[in-house]
Amino acid sequence: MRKQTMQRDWIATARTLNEALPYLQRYEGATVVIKFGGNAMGDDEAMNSFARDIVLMRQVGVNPVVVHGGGPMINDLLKRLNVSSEFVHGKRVTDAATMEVVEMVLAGRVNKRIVQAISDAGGRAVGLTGKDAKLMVCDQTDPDLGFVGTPSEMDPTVLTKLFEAEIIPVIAPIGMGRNGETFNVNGDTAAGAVAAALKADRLLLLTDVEGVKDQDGKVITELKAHDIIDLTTAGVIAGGMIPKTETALMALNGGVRAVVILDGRTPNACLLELFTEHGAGSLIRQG
Ligand SMILES: Nc1ncnc2c1ncn2[C@@H]1O[C@H](COP(=O)(O)OP(=O)(O)O)[C@@H](O)[C@H]1O
Ligand SMILES: CC(=O)N[C@@H](CCC(=O)OP(=O)(O)O)C(=O)O
Repeated sequence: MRKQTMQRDWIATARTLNEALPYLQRYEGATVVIKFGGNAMGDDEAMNSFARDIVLMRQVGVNPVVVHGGGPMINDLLKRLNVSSEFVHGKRVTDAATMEVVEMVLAGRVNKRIVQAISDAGGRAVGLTGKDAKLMVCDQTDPDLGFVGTPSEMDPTVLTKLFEAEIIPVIAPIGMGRNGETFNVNGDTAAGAVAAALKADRLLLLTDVEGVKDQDGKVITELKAHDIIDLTTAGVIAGGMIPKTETALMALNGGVRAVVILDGRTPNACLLELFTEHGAGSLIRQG
């Protein structure tokens, strides 16, 4: 009985591998940037499942780069410190005291939790911020937002060195100012800038919905850049989806081959997207 079950499992695994093989070959040596947002991180199981996907990508020869968020974790610590915080157009108004907390949470607790999860899953990861090796130099986005930055000069040299050593970079969205400032960068924006600097093959934006939905709430599996503009003008793309689709357009213009917006809560979301025919979520291409 047990032998039969094992045999069936083995056959199923072999079939899966056989189906995945052309995709594994297609992505060998490819660069894939993955934005892992604070809401997608959820509990330890979600974190560990994400880490296993990333390690598997590395094992089959992909160069994965993780850019993370951590908005809910920043909110938690600000609340414990009795500091109030507000968002304007999806960006946190960041004064000097808030910036200190943002840097502590993102570069410290959140970044190291991901590095540890990747290590526990059998991989090797190095945690960075935009300050490390001048990866992401920023200018102020808008004086009314305080220390919120827009990436303006990227130097991805340190990332390519890590690829050569088969180490997975894990990047916190903290930017370096030109005059000693520290900038808080929206996680989606940072991921788009990193993907464009690397001319990545894929940018995966993990979120808490299955993808970009149409006016009837149905997921649109393939979109061109002009569809995004039409859907935004019509008000179908709204709220938190706006910075994501804006990032997608910016990344495509910056030389990224395709962007996918997908549900980070689905087990093995990244692997399903890369290594199956149907993929997952909404695929956005230039055009
Ligand atoms: N057309 C759309 N398709 C899908 N989601 C949309 C759309 N328009 C607005 N949204 C909203 O965008 C949200 C995703 O953005 P956000 O909450 O900022 O994600 P995250 O926390 O993962 O960065 C969805 O939960 C949904 O409420
Ligand atoms: C400028 C700005 O708003 N920065 C974000 C950075 C973290 C982030 O983007 O986290 P999620 O991806 O989890 O939302 C913030 O302070 O919350």
